[in-house]
Amino acid sequence: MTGTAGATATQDGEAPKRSPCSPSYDLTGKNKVVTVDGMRVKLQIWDTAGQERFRSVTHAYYRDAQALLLLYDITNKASFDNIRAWLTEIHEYAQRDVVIMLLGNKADMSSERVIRSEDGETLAREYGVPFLETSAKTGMNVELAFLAIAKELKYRAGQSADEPSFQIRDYVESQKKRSSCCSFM
Ligand SMILES: Nc1nc2c(ncn2[C@@H]2O[C@H](COP(=O)(O)OP(=O)(O)OP(=O)(O)O)[C@@H](O)[C@H]2O)c(=O)[nH]1
Repeated sequence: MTGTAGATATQDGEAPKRSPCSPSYDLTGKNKVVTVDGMRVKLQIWDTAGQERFRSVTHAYYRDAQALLLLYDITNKASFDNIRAWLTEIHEYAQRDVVIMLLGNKADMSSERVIRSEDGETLAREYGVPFLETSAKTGMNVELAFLAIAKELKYRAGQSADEPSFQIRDYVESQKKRSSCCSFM
């Protein structure tokens, strides 16, 4: 999956928001339940699934997303170069306070890597968003990405003066596995 994936969160048990997507397009929706500090948060996840060229369709569904995962492929420079265009689009069409996360996927394919981890980190820093390298094949950092999003959305929903602040970038930095880590290679 490269491009964008969006998520909206509800506390488990609530009806998820209806997707604004036209049913005539093949946008696959999946639910994922993440337990955050004992509370089950249901994420309704939508992948653009190759429909990026239908700009009006992608606008229609990330407009209402509470979180957007921007994915590139570390073995594909064009996918990395596209990220700036996605960020421009998001600034124009997404919710002002949308949670954005940058993911460099296929971290397991180190021999074919063309985008250095530092390049992803630099881009993420420039836009002030958290960054992780992931592998959908090995699962590296995948759960962490969803957990961090769920934690941020839960924190925002229940924000109160006496609650310690949650910083998604700090959380991700403290929890992430590096692609060079022996346990995943
Ligand atoms: N080795 C490896 N292969 C992956 C990884 N993620 C996806 N793939 C493979 O890459 C190919 C493309 O994956 P997709 O999820 O269809 O990629 P996409 O860019 O979203 O393509 P569309 O859905 O058509 O937009 C598939 O063969 C996946 O199995 C990964 O982390 N590691």
